[in-house]
Amino acid sequence: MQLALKNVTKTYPNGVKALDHIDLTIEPGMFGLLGPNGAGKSTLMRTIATLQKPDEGELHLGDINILKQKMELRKVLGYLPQQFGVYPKMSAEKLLHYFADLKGIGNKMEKKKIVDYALEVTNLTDVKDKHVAGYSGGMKQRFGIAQLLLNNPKLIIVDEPTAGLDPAERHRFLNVLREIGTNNIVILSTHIVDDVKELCNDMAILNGGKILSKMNPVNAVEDLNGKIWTTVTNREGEEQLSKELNVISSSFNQDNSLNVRVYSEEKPNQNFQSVQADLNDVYFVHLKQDEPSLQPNS
Ligand SMILES: Nc1ncnc2c1ncn2[C@@H]1O[C@H](COP(=O)(O)OP(=O)(O)OP(=O)(O)O)[C@@H](O)[C@H]1O
Repeated sequence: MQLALKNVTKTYPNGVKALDHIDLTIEPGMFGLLGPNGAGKSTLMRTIATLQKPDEGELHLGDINILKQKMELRKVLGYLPQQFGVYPKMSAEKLLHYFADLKGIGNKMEKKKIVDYALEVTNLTDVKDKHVAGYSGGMKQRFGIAQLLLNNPKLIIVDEPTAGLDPAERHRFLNVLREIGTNNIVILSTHIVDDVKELCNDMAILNGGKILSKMNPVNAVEDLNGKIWTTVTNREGEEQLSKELNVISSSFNQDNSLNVRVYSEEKPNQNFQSVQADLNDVYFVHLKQDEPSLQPNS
């Protein structure tokens, strides 16, 4: 099964073009949709999840025409939105049984089986008797996944799920996604490059409503190797370098000096050293190339 988007476009009434002729094909496995704030990620996720309509375009999941067969899509969809509800003071296990009832999941045995499975995959079995309202942020996010697994979904969409999680919780959450990402299409929308690096075998970068690039993260990093250079300088030095070279990122050292990373086919000058490229470089190079000032004829 494949998710195929063709020419998907959306302009909000205030004139913001949130999706600009998106063409995208997504195969089973973990897919990372990476983009800065305001890139259009949530708009795209909500559109795929049938929660809003595009102005133009077509979306298909296998032979389901998403715009024309909303209910068919919803039967096979698991969607974890950016923000979701307040939970009652009910244990995770009871709440999952309650959701399973709402979803019309068959007999008692079947219900218990699927609830136990959802708790186990999301690593919540040990805390299944605790109130979800009292869960930490990371546990609530994992509960969100447990809840969507009750449907046995084929397409799973998680919108910025790790924002606000501490490193240990983030790690646990990503492991849960890894577990469920093997047989299904899982789309992880995020602005955190490392989430994609750790998990996804395919990804796209979205900016200003446009897909800048679709790529395999490992290959994309390999393509940049030999083209990323670094030097240490100060603020003024960095400003000067930005005028002359393609500075893609900089970070402060403890002594307040700056590590600057530059994208260049050749060594810019003697002060630079070649460094191993990483996915952050790939991301910043694409965003940088999308800046209006770097476009030809502008
Ligand atoms: N209902 C709306 N009405 C008007 N403009 C909107 C609406 N929803 C989103 N936008 C605008 O559309 C653009 C894309 O927003 P969207 O939330 O899809 O981006 P995002 O990549 O998910 O960003 P974030 O990471 O900040 O959530 C932004 O400029 C946003 O301000």
